[in-house]
Amino acid sequence: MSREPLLEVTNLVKTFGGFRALDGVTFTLHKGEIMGLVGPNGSGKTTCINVISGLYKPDSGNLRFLGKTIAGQAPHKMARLGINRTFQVPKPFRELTVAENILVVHATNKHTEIGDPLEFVGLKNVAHRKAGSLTSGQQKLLDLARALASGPSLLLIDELAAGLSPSELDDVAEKLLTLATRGISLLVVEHLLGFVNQLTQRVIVMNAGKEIFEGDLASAAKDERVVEVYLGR
Ligand SMILES: Nc1ncnc2c1ncn2[C@@H]1O[C@H](COP(=O)(O)OP(=O)(O)OP(=O)(O)O)[C@@H](O)[C@H]1O
Repeated sequence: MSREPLLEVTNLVKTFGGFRALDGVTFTLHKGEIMGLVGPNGSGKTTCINVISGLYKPDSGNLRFLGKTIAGQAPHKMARLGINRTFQVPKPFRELTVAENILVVHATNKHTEIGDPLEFVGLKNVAHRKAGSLTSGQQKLLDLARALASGPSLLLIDELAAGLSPSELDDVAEKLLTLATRGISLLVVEHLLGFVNQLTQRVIVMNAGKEIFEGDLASAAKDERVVEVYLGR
């Protein structure tokens, strides 16, 4: 893995009303790296992805991608730059087929380095089916394929594991590891720490909009502040 920075997040703040959902978040993600973003409910993980993907504009702070300032750009511009994301609850075009759901993205974006995204996620055999008829696990894979179809160099993954069976989980973990070996960096928001552990050792732990730990998972599990926010001790 190269240590070249891909995404530099500096002192990111996002408020809703007076509430600071992100309260000065700073971290760097390197090219080809998988980093976990973990923390209790409401700690700001999805908001972080929402700001990086352009869904929300930050109140302050900076986002640099490949050395260029990108904070505040719209999602389609972020996708064009090479940043795409999955959603906690995927919302495919239910009346379109699986293949059409991908074409919608391909029509507006560039080609992918990973080949056919449906093939990659294992949905080629249901390409002709309506997206609304897929299981929730398959819809998550379709969402991943949709994000991959834009040819991202940074993929923000929001709770992909929830609702997947243990064998689907292993399969997805393997696919995400493959993406990293092909140079796609991943920021993985996840509650399931076993899944994070399969992907990476490096995690950021958030609580109340702030990072409270950065390092490997084993050390996180022994960190006093981390233990306190997870177990309320
Ligand atoms: N659009 C919004 N409007 C108002 N408050 C919001 C909005 N989005 C997030 N929040 C608030 O910001 C805080 C952080 O939410 P966020 O979804 O980022 O947390 P999270 O760590 O992803 O939680 P979870 O693990 O439950 O998904 C929460 O208190 C949430 O209610």
